[in-house]
Amino acid sequence: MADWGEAAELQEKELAQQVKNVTINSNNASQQNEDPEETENIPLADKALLQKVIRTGLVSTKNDIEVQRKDPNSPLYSVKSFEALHLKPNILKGVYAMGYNAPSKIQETALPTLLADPPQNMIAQSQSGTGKTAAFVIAMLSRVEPSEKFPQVLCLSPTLELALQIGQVVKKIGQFCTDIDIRYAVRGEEVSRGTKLTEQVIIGTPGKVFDWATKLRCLDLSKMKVFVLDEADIMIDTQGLQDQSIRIHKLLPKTCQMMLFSATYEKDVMQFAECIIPNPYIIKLKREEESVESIKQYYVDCPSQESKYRAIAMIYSSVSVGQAIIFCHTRKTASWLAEKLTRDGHSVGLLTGELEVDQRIAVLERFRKEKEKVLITTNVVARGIDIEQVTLVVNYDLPVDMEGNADCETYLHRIGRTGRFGKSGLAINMVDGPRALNVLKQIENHFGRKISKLDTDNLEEVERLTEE
Ligand SMILES: Nc1ncnc2c1ncn2[C@@H]1O[C@H](COP(=O)(O)OP(=O)(O)OP(=O)(O)O)[C@@H](O)[C@H]1O
Repeated sequence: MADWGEAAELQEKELAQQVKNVTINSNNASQQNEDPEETENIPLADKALLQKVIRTGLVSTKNDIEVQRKDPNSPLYSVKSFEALHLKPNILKGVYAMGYNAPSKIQETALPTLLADPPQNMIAQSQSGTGKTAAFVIAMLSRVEPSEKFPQVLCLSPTLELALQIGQVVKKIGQFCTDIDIRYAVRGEEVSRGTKLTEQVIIGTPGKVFDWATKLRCLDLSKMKVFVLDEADIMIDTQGLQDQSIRIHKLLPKTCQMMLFSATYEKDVMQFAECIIPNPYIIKLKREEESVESIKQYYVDCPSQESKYRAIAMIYSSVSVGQAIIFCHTRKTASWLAEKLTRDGHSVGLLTGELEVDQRIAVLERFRKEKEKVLITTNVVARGIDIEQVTLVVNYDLPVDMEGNADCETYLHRIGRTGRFGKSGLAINMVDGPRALNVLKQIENHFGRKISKLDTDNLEEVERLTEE
């Protein structure tokens, strides 16, 4: 093993020579020496939005809800059906129109408390996709007195785009509540001085809401019955939003029911939450851990860039069921690969950090609608976004840290499955030299699972795997 380093270096040099010689490599970025686009920072709010766009349904979890109450003697109700909540008929109709048959785990516990009289304050934390938005939308609509034409419920969201997403849920669940109106307090919405808002539901970003409430004085916060602070973890991550939220909070009446939702559980989120929400019920639903247990993992030996590309093209042709996502280390490699596959007549989507938010949404929406069966991307955008329908993950480049060692956490995020998927997945890793082989070994050791070699020239074998 003493000569391993030397041998590896020699092979690297040989590989470099081979790479120079292959024609397809004109623009291909070999990863290690290039700045990965990981240095770019995609705001959390953008990621949250992408996650919502790509989501196809509820995330189910096997974990149990954890509840903390200020008064441990006060009963905690939980329901197994929407009927048991005694919702107003028009709201129940809206819930059914959404296709919801039964409350999600977080809704089972949150809704009875949110709808109780006298109103209770709540801090609820559960991962994205577990039904938090629907829970507070049902609570907001339930508290509105439709015949009274003034703002009664206020929901703060970190960005315009996220606010619009909430508005869509309010409109859908509230579609039969024809007397309830919504007003967005977000960038681009204007009101003239002297106007008084009459809509009962206000959904906005902290800056605009504060402006409307204090400078323009068109938004009267003094009669608010419900205050929802959504995506609290993103609020505190974004400069200024936390302070603005606290200032708005101070303008609300003491009687206002306060609720705060967050997808993460960090200490700073909790501190913010507890300073905003007095005497709360705190409910937490632990994140379902990702695991490689149900994933079949393989690697393909690709001694040259040409063979690496050939393997990808082969895999592309054999994906007959489901969709695939291909991870590259840099944006440059991802773009190059997408271009080359497209030129060769394959249809692929490309998602990289350089795209504008709208463009990223468009790419993900096309993928969700299965307009393309393959999505090529980098860590930057795809990390932390669960793309449920993906059955095959290809690591065109294995994830490495700054020192070139295996980044096992990222590997797990890319290929790992949580409880919701049920079915098993398939991961194929491209190994293009001794360095990559070493990284693969580190990954094997870390997870204690062997990654078998796959022969992509044996098309039938690949086909069989993707069909299983
Ligand atoms: N009771 C339910 N039954 C079936 N589907 C549901 C139910 N509640 C919510 N959903 C659906 O599940 C998906 C996730 O729900 P929702 O957006 O409320 O989750 P969330 O926890 O608010 O996620 P995020 O943190 O990303 O905002 C949505 O498509 C939603 O329509």
